[in-house]
Amino acid sequence: MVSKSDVGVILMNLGSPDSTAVPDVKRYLNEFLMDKRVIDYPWLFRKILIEGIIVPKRAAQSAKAYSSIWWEEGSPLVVLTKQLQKAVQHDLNLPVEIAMRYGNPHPEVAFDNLLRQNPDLKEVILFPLYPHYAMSSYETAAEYAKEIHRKKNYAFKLTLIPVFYNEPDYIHAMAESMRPYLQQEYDHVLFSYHGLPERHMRKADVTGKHCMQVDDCCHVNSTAHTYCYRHQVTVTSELVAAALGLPREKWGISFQSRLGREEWVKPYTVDVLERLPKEGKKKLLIVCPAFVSDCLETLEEIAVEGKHLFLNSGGESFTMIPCLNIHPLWVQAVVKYCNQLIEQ
Ligand SMILES: C=CC1=C(C)c2cc3[nH]c(cc4nc(cc5[nH]c(cc1n2)c(C)c5CCC(=O)O)C(CCC(=O)O)=C4C)c(C)c3C=C
Ligand SMILES: [Fe+2]
Ligand SMILES: [Fe+2]
Repeated sequence: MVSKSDVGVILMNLGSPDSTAVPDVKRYLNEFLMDKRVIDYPWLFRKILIEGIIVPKRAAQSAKAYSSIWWEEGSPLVVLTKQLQKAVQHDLNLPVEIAMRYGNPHPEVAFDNLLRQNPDLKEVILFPLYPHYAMSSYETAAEYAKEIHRKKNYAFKLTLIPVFYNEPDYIHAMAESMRPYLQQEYDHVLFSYHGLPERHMRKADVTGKHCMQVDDCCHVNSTAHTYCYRHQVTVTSELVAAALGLPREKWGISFQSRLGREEWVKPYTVDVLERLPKEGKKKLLIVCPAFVSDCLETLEEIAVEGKHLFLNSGGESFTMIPCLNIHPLWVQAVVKYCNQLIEQ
């Protein structure tokens, strides 16, 4: 049994470029999109497509978007993850570090920082900050950290916090963070999740015959759901809506941030934002539960671009509900999940 004093925690998030300068954004996008779990084509094809075509085309546009949301202290995603680290470290009373899947700080730096604080470190709890399982989010973060742990031959044990899309404390934190916004007049609540290529959904189906093959697959019991992103985001939305007492016709789900020409999971957020006002749903609350920290995809794509699209499509009011960030119930949930693993 490992004593609590010999445990350290790493909160792992996606990561951002080091700055908004185009070369930094280019480096970040290359690392991100060359990840075989994000764009899962053969290596040579990826190399030509990503480094030769997509990144050179996208870098300047991405850098501009990052510049529009950047804070004095840095990227919102990194700054907010650091704030979460401080709050969790305080309440957990253990060393807590942050690591990013792409960019900085690298997981190796986080491991070494924990070792520096406790050379007798026996266990590291790795907390990938993704509520839902996707090859391109939770899986790549977990596998990358495991690979570094293996390659560096660290003596301490590495333990992973699983996805938490249906965990009562996460659901409670989500619902309570949203509740104050429901005091205002609204017609509809939209849960907008980061999207995925449909191909990734089929690939993740361990049964090979469930996801997108069975009618209403996400509501039909299956072992495929352990790795099914769409099932998991559906469950999160249903549980949060139930906790808030939202009638079924008052809320919906959509998927944002599509990249490339492939079919992604539908409906696309952009299509829903255009459609809702035409259905008389003109006052919108929007929330993005796949991200626990605000980032480019919430602060720019939704709060700026999404708002513009909705209002120009006949919408009257658009309110973006912030991510959990350092909401006290979320900090409490993170501390509880870590303690539950330590006490096992
Ligand atoms: C094929 C491309 C992508 C897949 C699949 C994908 C899945 C995915 N991403 C997140 C979370 C985040 N993504 C963010 C930014 C971002 N995502 C992609 C591409 C894919 N993501 C790109 C190219 C970018 C960079 C920005 C841009 O150029 O548009 C972010 C924000 C990072 C930040 O610095 O703020 C997050 C967070 C999840 C959860 C996910 C799968 C479910
Ligand atoms: Fe993404
Ligand atoms: Fe499904």
